[in-house]
Amino acid sequence: MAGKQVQVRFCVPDLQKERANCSFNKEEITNIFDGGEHNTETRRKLQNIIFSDPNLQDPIPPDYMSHEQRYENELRKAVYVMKKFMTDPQLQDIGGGPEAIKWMYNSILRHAIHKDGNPLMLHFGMFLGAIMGQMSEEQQAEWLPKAMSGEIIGTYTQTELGHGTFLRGLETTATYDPVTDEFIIHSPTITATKWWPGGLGKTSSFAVVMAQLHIRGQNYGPHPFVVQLREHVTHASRPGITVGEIGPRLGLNSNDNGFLRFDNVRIPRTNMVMKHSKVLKDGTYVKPKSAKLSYGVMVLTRVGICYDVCWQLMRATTIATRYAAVRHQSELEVGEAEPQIIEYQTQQYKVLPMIASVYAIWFAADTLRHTYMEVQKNINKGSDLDLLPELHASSCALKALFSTDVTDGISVMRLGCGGHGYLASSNLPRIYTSTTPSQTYEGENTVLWLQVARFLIKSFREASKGGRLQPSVAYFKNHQTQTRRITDLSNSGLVSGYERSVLSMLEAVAKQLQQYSEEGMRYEHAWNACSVRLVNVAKVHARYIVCDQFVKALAKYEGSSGVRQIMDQLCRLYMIYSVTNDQGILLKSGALTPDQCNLLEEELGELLAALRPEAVNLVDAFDLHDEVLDSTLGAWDGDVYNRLYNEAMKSPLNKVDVPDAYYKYLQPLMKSNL
Ligand SMILES: CC/C=C\C/C=C\C/C=C\C/C=C\C/C=C\C/C=C/C(=O)SCCNC(=O)CCNC(=O)[C@H](O)C(C)(C)COP(=O)(O)OP(=O)(O)OC[C@H]1O[C@@H](n2cnc3c(N)ncnc32)[C@H](O)[C@@H]1OP(=O)(O)O
Ligand SMILES: Cc1cc2nc3c(=O)[nH]c(=O)nc-3n(C[C@H](O)[C@H](O)[C@H](O)COP(=O)(O)OP(=O)(O)OC[C@H]3O[C@@H](n4cnc5c(N)ncnc54)[C@H](O)[C@@H]3O)c2cc1C
Repeated sequence: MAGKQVQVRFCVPDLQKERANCSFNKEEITNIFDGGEHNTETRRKLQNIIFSDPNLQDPIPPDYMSHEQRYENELRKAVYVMKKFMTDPQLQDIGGGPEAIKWMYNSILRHAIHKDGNPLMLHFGMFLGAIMGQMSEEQQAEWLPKAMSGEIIGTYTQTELGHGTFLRGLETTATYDPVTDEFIIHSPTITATKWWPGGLGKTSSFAVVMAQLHIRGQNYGPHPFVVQLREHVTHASRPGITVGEIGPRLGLNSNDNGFLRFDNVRIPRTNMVMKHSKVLKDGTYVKPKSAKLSYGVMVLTRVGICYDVCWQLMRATTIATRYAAVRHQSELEVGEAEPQIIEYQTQQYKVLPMIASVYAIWFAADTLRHTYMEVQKNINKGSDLDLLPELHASSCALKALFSTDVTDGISVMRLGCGGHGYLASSNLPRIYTSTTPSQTYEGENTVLWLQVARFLIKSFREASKGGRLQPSVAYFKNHQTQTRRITDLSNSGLVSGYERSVLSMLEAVAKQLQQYSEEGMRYEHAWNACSVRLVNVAKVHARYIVCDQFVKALAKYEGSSGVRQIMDQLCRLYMIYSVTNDQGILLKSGALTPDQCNLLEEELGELLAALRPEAVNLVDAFDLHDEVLDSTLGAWDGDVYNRLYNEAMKSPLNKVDVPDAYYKYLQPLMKSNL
């Protein structure tokens, strides 16, 4: 147990001091992020099994591996995990087999096993997600056991060279042939080539392929199909399939992101993924309840990404906070000992709001997950899909906001560690390069913001007609009667300030849209001409959701008073940090006055000072194992300098005193200048 380990494990005196006085029960906080005591126990049990297994160690640091070695090393570990989890009796009491694997890959532990991506990630995430969420029961009975056992490995192939964002523009076709009861999958152009899917290059034998459904010359739009890409046993690509890897990326280089082309590949009709839409043998198309239901896997993954980036922020804040308590630099008072850098208010301003953000993200992600589950339940019951626009808008808003906040936050954590934060051994560079693509995949963020804006404008118009509003915009109903100014600066007052700012921004942009329309501009062009403003209002609405959820989560919290008190302070910090960052917007909308902004800035300084003594305890409470952190700067013992030195010794350049390259290049140059 982490709480008990604190008593016996070695750590440097600076961290001993930080840990000596803790005002709250760390274990209670650990349980929050695991989703309950039982899950904490399960995670720790899995950790003990995984981290004591030599087969899951890297033979050399992955940074010194070639492209092929990295892929092979991660695939080796992923397959080992699958086999081990299928058979290990120690894992039976947590469901064993596939359940335990899914559990682990949907937890922070996957970042500990796979440091730079995992060739099976898309299999466990989106391929299984498509089977479970998009297939009929009959289809699931056929595909799920094969996918769970690893008999087939799959991925989700939607994006093409020519189109990622604009789904309706996909060019891959699935043309129904009623004579043979088959679909013909084809890539008609170079731009129709599937491009990017993880695990596609060399790993997957099957794929869910998004293609335009054509029946008797009519296009019914993008639909998912299961296509076999590689032969059983030999794994050779099948006739009509051209498949491979797309080459090095900024990060996630073990994912074998791939390309894929089809030359009139025939698949049985029943390989169309048919929970929502169907094609009957005679070619009759059976419409889904909503055309957007086939986008469901993306929505699920957007929810997953909110948690995933939260774990990345937990790792980065743990590293930067511990380092800030161990690192001494400069002088606060002339002639005095150099203080821990965490004593500087500007350093506190780097780490503490990011620690608070972890909580904010977690609570909002949890509410989003519940909305997702409710919508799924309704879909399965065949009841109405009223909440679908809410789910779409909220998942777009939170995925876009959190992926941006966390990427920026990780960058701040790296800067907060000075030069050492730039070292691969700090792990901050890899945490950054693994997180920044979440701003692009699963919907490029600007595009998602515009989806949110579309929902907001529609809701705004609905509100002015007195119509029904979805939960996240229920506050629009007051929009005509409210004055803009807020008078109290409590959390609920600040949430209200956000509401008023959103409404003020919407009013202005709706007016501009209207004006353009009256001047004869087509709506789509007017929309484009207002889109910077539209993105801005969507961002403010998203921040409102997160602040609101944080306050509501604490209002419901039933734990100890110590934890409650520290979470109240973190919530307050998150609110004030957000509002002061957005003060231009709140001032412009009239929600706040400059005097109120000054008061909030003063309070921000006081909160940083109040939370400073708890900083290390707060990140300890995330309970991240050293293997999860994988960092010279963030390890539990704080033995930063020895770790940095030992890691440097692993550089292959240090194997010899004088490298061959010297004799080849430098020596001739230096000699010629003698
Ligand atoms: C079991 C485990 C499960 C999950 C995994 C867990 C964790 C994963 C965590 C981390 C992941 C780590 C590693 C994975 C790495 C990478 C994976 C990446 C995968 C991918 O990137 S897959 C490809 C993703 N691609 C996109 O997201 C494309 C983005 N584009 C779109 O979504 C759409 O094209 C767009 C922009 C929404 C527009 O669509 P379209 O043109 O069809 O719509 P219209 O504009 O005509 O109409 C809009 C209309 O429709 C509504 N709407 C749109 N989408 C939805 C939806 N999904 N649901 C409901 N409604 C939708 C929209 O609101 C409009 O309604 P309106 O007309 O206003 O009423
Ligand atoms: C690491 C990684 C993993 C991925 N994994 C997968 C996967 O497993 N499966 C899969 O199918 N795909 C995958 N993708 C692809 C990913 O989903 C797309 O890259 C993403 O959806 C963005 O599409 P795009 O690349 O076409 O960008 P584009 O849409 O071309 O975007 C380029 C620019 O154009 C702007 N833009 C585009 N449309 C609009 C608009 N309507 N309004 C305003 N601005 C616009 C964008 O904001 C952006 O600035 C992955 C991508 C990455 C980076």
